[in-house]
Amino acid sequence: MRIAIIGYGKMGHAIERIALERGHEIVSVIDAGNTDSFDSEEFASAEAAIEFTTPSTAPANIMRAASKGVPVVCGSTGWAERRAEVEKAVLDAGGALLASSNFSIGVHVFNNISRRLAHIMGKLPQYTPHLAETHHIHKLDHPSGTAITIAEGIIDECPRISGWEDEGILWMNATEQEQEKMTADIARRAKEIPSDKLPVLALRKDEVPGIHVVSWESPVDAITITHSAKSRDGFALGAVMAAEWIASRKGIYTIDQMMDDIL
Ligand SMILES: NC(=O)C1=CN([C@@H]2O[C@H](COP(=O)(O)OP(=O)(O)OC[C@H]3O[C@@H](n4cnc5c(N)ncnc54)[C@H](OP(=O)(O)O)[C@@H]3O)[C@@H](O)[C@H]2O)C=CC1
Ligand SMILES: O=C(O)C1=N[C@H](C(=O)O)C[C@H](O)C1
Repeated sequence: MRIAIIGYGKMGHAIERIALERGHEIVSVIDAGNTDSFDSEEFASAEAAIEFTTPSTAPANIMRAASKGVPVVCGSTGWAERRAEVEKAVLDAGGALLASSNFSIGVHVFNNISRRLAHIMGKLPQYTPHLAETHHIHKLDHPSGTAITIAEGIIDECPRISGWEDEGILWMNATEQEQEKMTADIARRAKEIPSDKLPVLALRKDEVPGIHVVSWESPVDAITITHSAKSRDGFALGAVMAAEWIASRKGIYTIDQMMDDIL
């Protein structure tokens, strides 16, 4: 299959390697310095484009690719507020889009377990939920797109949780003194979060690929589930599989539709 890569950073490189391993051809690679390549014949020849760039650049990239008739898989996070506008533009162009905050099969499984757990907890008010995500220090957005998706699943399934709130960000490579101040700010903020809201904490450390922890705590115990990515390969493999899946389709799709179809 002919694939175009939009965003040649950490994910773009992992996607290129895995796409080649699966026998695909990379016909175009677009990075910040060569966005005029959207107008090339090579880009238009792609059967799907895989977009992993930044929160601020993803919407225009998706719309530009769709206007060239290329179906898009987008993994960029942090642009949820522009989703309706982007989806309308893709549909108007007769294109296809599958955007997801996380393409890993393991996270899909984790999110299903988290939803089931939240459903049970709807009947057990003594349990209080908490969500924490840890990522590398280069990440631009917080909380992670995956954390927001997991939070939305918990809110859907547990009627006594009406929303999520940002508990703050803890930079674990900061000095001990700075960390003490951040921890105190987070503890103060945590006290202000009402009991019908899910607190979501972001931690930033070294080169961590991505860890998500959901916990439900009662006065007598705690139930904790964790997804920990060992590398970016799980995200990249899922994105390439999504490109294979969307190439022959038109319209807007979710990761759940794709996973339900292939698993
Ligand atoms: N859905 C999922 O499964 C996953 C999602 N992500 C998300 O993917 C995104 C990218 O992550 P990652 O690869 O780690 O980030 P990187 O910073 O490593 O890579 C982003 C790349 O995009 C390039 N870029 C910036 N602007 C444009 C533009 N207008 N057009 C084309 N390319 C551009 C950057 O170029 P330059 O450096 O020159 O500016 C850089 O090479 C993030 O939003 C992250 O949250 C990450 C992992 C998994
Ligand atoms: O920026 C990252 O690295 C990641 N971003 C995604 C997110 O925001 O959820 C997915 C993954 O956790 C890695």
